[in-house]
Amino acid sequence: MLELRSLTKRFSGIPAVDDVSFTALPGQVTGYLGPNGSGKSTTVKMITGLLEPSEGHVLWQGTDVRADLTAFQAQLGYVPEEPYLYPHLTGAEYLELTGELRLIPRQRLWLKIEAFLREFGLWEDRYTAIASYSKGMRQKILLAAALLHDPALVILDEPFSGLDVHSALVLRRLIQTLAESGKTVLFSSHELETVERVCSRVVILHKGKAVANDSVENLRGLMELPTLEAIFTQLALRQDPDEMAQRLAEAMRQ
Ligand SMILES: Nc1ncnc2c1ncn2[C@@H]1O[C@H](COP(=O)(O)OP(=O)(O)OP(=O)(O)O)[C@@H](O)[C@H]1O
Repeated sequence: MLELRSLTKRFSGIPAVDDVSFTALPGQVTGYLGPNGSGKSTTVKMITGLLEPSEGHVLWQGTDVRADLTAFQAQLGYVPEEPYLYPHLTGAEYLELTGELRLIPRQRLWLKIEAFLREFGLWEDRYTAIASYSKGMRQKILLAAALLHDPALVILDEPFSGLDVHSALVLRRLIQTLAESGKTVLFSSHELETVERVCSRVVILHKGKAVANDSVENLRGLMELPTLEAIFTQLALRQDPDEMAQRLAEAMRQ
């Protein structure tokens, strides 16, 4: 179980994440949503240990992750929003390096690497440098690298970035399968239709604060709104997209 307790991050005194608390349970996909700049990636970076919280705590299985960050990170699979890959390595080399850092025995590692590369359709490109991979191919390497060590906690920050329709469908099923196998999955995305399909619960951020933390079904009932998109628009955007589009079109013509 992953637990955030009053997590806060301030940059130059300005809160980017403001007193956020929620729990992500094993066997469930928890959606973490919010408009651009609402604090999603900052939260994820604090969970993964890349950023130190200004206040508050992240607990994994009841223990503060900062007590032993290395042990926590060994159980974590993280797909970051920004694809930081070593472009001079081939796809296979990158996964080999990741697996070695994760201390996966060599023979098992290569079985895994081959399986991931084949399933993701990258086997033919395994000796090609990542520098010449497309955006979607890079995203698949990031996904493979995050899952190679069979982590108990999977954090996905915009994991569909660059994926084609078929790969996105596979990933959607994979996210559900990971939760069904008992993993804790935290899923941050702007793709509300997918979030609505795969998430048991959603946390919605607005300007760094959690404005909802419930199942989509309960939110639909409570807010008397038909879709997650409508709920999100009311809670987090608070502006009519049609009117905004109209104003932008007018700005073009000025
Ligand atoms: N290193 C930093 N220094 C200063 N401000 C930062 C830093 N990182 C993030 N911020 C600010 O914190 C706020 C939240 O940013 P964050 O990247 O967490 O948003 P997000 O919800 O992930 O957005 P997006 O959907 O666009 O990826 C923004 O106002 C951003 O400018």
